[in-house]
This record gives sequence, C-alpha cells and structure tokens, in this order.
Amino acid sequence: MSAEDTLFALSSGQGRAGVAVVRCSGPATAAAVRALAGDLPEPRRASLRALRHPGDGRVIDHGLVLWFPGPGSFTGEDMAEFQVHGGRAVLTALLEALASLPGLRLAEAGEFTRRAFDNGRLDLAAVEGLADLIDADTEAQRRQALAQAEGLLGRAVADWSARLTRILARVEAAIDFADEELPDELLPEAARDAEMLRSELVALLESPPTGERLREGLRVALLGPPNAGKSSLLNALARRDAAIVSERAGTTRDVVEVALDLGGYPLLLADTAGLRAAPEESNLDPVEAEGIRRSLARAEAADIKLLVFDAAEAAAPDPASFALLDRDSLVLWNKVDLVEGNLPDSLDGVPALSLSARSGAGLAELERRLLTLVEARFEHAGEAPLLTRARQRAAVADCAEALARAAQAGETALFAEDLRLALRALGRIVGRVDVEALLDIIFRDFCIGK
Ligand SMILES: Nc1nc2c(ncn2[C@@H]2O[C@H](COP(=O)(O)OP(=O)(O)OP(=O)(O)O)[C@@H](O)[C@H]2O)c(=O)[nH]1
Ligand SMILES: [K+]
Ligand SMILES: [Mg+2]
Repeated sequence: MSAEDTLFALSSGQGRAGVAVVRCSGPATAAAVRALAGDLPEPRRASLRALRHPGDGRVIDHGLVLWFPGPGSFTGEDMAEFQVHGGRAVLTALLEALASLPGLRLAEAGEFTRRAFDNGRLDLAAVEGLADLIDADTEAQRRQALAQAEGLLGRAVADWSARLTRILARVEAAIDFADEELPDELLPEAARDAEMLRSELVALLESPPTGERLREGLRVALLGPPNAGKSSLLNALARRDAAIVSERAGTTRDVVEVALDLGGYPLLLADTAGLRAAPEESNLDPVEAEGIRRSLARAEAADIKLLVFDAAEAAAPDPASFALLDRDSLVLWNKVDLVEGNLPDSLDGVPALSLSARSGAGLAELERRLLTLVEARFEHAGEAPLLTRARQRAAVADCAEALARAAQAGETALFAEDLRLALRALGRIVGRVDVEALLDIIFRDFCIGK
C-alpha cells in the first residue's frame, strides 16, 4: 500500500441511482482520464465525454469528467471525478476499466481522506469533523460537523500552540543564557502566561460536554411508576410502536431507546421499567428487579428526566419516582383523559404538564417544552462547541495538567520540560504527534470512497 498507488472508488451511495460519482486520486490519474475520456479536460470544469473501455474501445457511458490537478485538490494529489449513470452494470464496467489500468487499485475505506491528512490538507480534528458531517442526521449535528471540518478546533489549537511556543522560547532563553544579562521579568512572565492559558483550558474542560452530546444525542429518559404510560409516551413521541404497551404493570424490562430529531437536535429517548419503592423487599420477579436497576442507572445518566405519573395519582405521587425529581426533570401527568379538573402545574418546584398519550392532548406542548430544555443545553454561547470527542477533551486535559505541573516546577529545566509535554498534548489533537495508533481507528469509521 504505497502513496504511489492511484486509488479509485465509487464515492456516491451504493445501489441504483440517477447519477453516480467515481473518484480517482494519485499520480496515474491524468493517464487514467486520457485512457477513458480520450483527453484531459480543462481543470475543475465539468466536461461531457464518451467514456470508453481502454481494452476494447467500447463506450461504457457518456458522462461528466472533472479533472482536479494536485496539489490544490481534496487529497492534495491529482484527482478526477467521473459522473456517470448510476446503474449497476455501468459502474461495474467503469470500475473494471479503471482496475485494468496500470498503477490503479480500488481504495480502502477512508483512504481518500487519509491521503488528504497525509498531505497536510486536513488536520485530524477536521478529519473527525468530516466523518461527523457524513454521519450527521440532524441540522444541529450538521452545523457542528461543518465547523469542525472547516478547522474550528485546529485554529484554536494553532493559537494555543503559538502561545505555548512563545512561553517555551522565553524559558529556554533563560536556560541557554543563564550566565548573561537577561531581563529579570523573563521567567515570571512566562509563568504568568502559562497560568493564563491553563485557566482558559480548564474553563473549556469545565463547560458542559455539548459537542459530544450533539454528536451522540442528548439523553432523555422516561421514568416513573409501572403503568404510568411511559411506553405509550415513547411510542407517541417516536410516532411508531417502538415499545410494548399493555395494561399489565411491569411490562417494560429492558431499556428501549429511540433516536429522535427534535427541532434539529438529536435525542436518545429511553423508555424504562416502572419503578417501585423498595423492590428488594417486595418479592419482585428478579427480571423486573433487574429492569428497575437499569432504570435507575438510566436516570443517573440522563441529561433530562421525564417523570411520568398517572394523573389519578397526582395528589400522592409514587415516592420511588418522586425521589428522582431535580432541576433536570419535567413532570408529566399522563392519562388526563381519565380525570376531571385541573392538575398542579408543578411538583416540588419542578414544572408539570398534563397530557394523554392515548388522546394526544398535551403532546405538542410537551415537545415545545422539551425543545426549550434542549436548546438551553446546546445554545450556550451560540457558537459551535470546540470539543466534540472524548479524545480531544483528554488531550486538552493532558495539556492543562502539564501546565499545572509547570507552575509547580521549582527548576527552570523542569518548567521547560512540562511546557514541551503541554505542547505535545496539543499536537495530538490535530495529529501532529503520536498519531499512528489513532489513524486506523479514525479512518475505519469512513466508508469506501471517502
Ligand atoms: N386512558 C389512557 N390510558 C393510557 C394512557 N397512556 C397509557 N395508557 C394505558 O395504560 C396502560 C399502561 O401503559 P404503558 O405505556 O404500558 O405503561 P408503562 O408506564 O410503560 O408501564 P410499565 O412498562 O409496565 O412500567 C396501557 O393499557 C395503556 O394503554 C392515556 O393517556 N390514557
Ligand atoms: K404496562
Ligand atoms: Mg412500559
């Protein structure tokens, strides 16, 4: 597998389509275009050509050819795109024709992007953003992924690294010219600047993990006593029968999770087993007891808890569920179709909504309230979050720790060493150092043709 190989692959989706795109990257690209299209079209302009099989000259299809000479291409190498009719036989013939040319081979998953990275066209954080952009299901995910793919984190890392390098230069000058006349301020200034950077990084680490949640989905859990209608609400919100509903208390055992797009935000909505007070004392079916254990774990991990009660029990809500109420929750009085009169609009200071999973009353209001809660989580500075993955967060934490150690270092030489470690941690974010082990993991997430 050498960079001398020229890669090709179907870059649009698999299966029949109106138009399919086949990409090619590497030194033999120009020869491949000439072999199929007869000539090399003007760079970066779509040109209509008959594409012929180089073996027997038969016309495979008429299509658009785009020629992107390196290094100004996506991969940094010579590249071409063939846009042809997306029939299976057309693609088989075109891919076969390309494979027959010397120096060309089918690309592996993520290999185009890997070359873009190897040629310095993208840093590692941007590669991750690109993977997220391809996977984005909702509008908010798309915005965040695009900002990452366009180098948002890479620019921040470049700024932090430049500041650290200036600090390190002063400390190294203090070491190298220890015997000479140096300004007294050199080391104290370096220490002060290092501390300023450290506190900025700590503030970033302490901000909520918005970026990670936006990639994975905000975790919303439906919790409450058995038969309150949690599974019915899950189905109503998901608009499909994802969970089993029955009049038997204790129907749901395992956590049932559905992915929802709420106003452009990704949610992971979980239905859980009904909670009962002191399950270990009542002789509960062990399967249901395990279900309750899982419900409580889900409550713990949830970003937002929807506590569902039967409206008939609003006067004395079940204590096991009541115990979970906190500022991250919303109370739902379900089955209002069965009760008369108004229900309290809060419970222990937590806002409460009245609704009916059966009639649909109040569901639109629930979605509005939920969206407000979700927006409050995501829209804190109005800007795209810098950190979107645990890997990036860990590297920033390593950098901040090294800076904290630097502040404690008694000796100038140790101070310099910690600053170098801090710089190294930043280099890991963009893939400048310690990159080999990571690459396979990151590029594996891509599909062939990307
Ligand atoms: N009348 C009325 N019945 C409802 C409503 N929501 C749910 N039910 C009924 O209440 C019963 C229990 O509903 P589920 O959705 O299974 O309740 P659950 O909270 O998931 O129950 P467990 O999984 O056993 O904890 C079923 O017979 C539902 O049809 C509602 O809004 N109005
Ligand atoms: K039930
Ligand atoms: Mg249920």
